Amino acid sequence: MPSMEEALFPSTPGKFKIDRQYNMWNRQFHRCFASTSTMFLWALFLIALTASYLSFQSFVDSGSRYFSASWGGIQWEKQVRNSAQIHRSGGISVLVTGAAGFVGTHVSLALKKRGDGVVGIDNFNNYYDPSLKKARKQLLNNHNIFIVDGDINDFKMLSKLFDTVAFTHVMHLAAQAGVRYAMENPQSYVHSNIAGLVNLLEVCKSANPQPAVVWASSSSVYGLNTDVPFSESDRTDQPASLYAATKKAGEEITHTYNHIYGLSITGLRFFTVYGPWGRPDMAYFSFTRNILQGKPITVYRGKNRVDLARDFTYIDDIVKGCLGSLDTAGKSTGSGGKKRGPASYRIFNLGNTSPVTVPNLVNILERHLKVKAKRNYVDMPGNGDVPFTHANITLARKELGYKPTTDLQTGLKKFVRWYLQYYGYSHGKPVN
Ligand SMILES: O=C(O)[C@H]1O[C@H](OP(=O)(O)OP(=O)(O)OC[C@H]2O[C@@H](n3ccc(=O)[nH]c3=O)[C@H](O)[C@@H]2O)[C@H](O)[C@@H](O)[C@H]1O
Repeated sequence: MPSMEEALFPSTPGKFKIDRQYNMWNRQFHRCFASTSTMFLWALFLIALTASYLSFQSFVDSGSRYFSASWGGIQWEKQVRNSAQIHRSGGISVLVTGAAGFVGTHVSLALKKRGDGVVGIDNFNNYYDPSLKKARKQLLNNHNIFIVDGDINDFKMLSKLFDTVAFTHVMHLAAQAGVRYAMENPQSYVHSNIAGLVNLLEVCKSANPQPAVVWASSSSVYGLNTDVPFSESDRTDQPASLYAATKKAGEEITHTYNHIYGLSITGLRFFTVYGPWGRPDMAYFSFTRNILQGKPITVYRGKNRVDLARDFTYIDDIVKGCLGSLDTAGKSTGSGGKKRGPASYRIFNLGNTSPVTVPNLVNILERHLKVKAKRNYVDMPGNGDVPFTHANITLARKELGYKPTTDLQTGLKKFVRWYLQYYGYSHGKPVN
């Protein structure tokens, strides 16, 4: 029996070609038609898949933006408000910039301890080991102080903070520190110490009410001044480093905001602050690390082999000076960016009034660490260092009740105890 195909297309040789061709065309047509529709279906499927992927992705993106944003949102505002809450009568609410920094951490803790409201900001940059900054943040969190992960150049973030809390004071400590690093990365000083400062002041001047601003200037503004001890009225127009120049610029910038907008300003010239939770880039800290690791330290010497000296000031004394400044700061007079009357503009030295030479600093460390340092004496390179600092603190004593009580011997003992514990040393040896 012929098959259906054979019946329809008889296999005669003459017709075979035609029939065969027709057959093939027909089959191609069917196959083609079938594959086109399949392709069409596949295309539809792929379009749908892509569309759903994209919409899912944008959902995930917007969701993750919302959830991972370092600031903003209902929960964030709640944390900011809680942290800013005042728990004593006559207390203040303070925005502390650079709160995960050395001085910022200590000032924040002291304010919180006495019942003031504190909210911190820090950008956790990697100028030095950020894990130390994170550890300080943890310490602050343990004391119910909320730290915003943000930069003082972020106008929106700062404005949002002032929309959320009517801060009475700003303790501005965020800065690019370090005298010698300014030759390596000059732009970072302009970014933080100039642009960041102006941005912060812009927000402060527009806030309603305006906060009183207390901020960290530096002993380095005295630069090449040779009158000792350094008094606030001495020359500060001969900076020896870009760091010093940006701090001096900060004093002038804050003056204009005081003059034009009625912001209350207090600038504090810190003298080589040291202590527990300190800055690893500073000499006393890096010397300690190297001495313990058996590595040599470089001790700079001035002209004619004269020892360099610093008016090293212990952190607890500095904290008292900061709190005294906040407590005595006059109110800002402006509102909504308009000045309503003159506001106070003050500058104070916060030093220890008893300079110690760098070799003597090393002697004290050797005694506390019970390890001899391998010293390399090197002529002071022309890198922005000044030969000595020495503070006259008469003004701060009179106006702030500032009275430093910790000498270098005592202060370094406390630092060394903290260092050994924090970095896991026991009897001068690292604990695994
Ligand atoms: O009062 C300030 O306004 C500044 O204080 C601090 O600057 P300085 O007084 O320069 O402190 P720091 O670096 O500890 O050097 C101390 C001494 O050790 C010498 N020094 C340093 C390093 C080294 O390897 N060898 C050395 O001899 C060095 O030559 C110097 O004589 C802050 O860092 C700065 O941010 C700012 O706050």
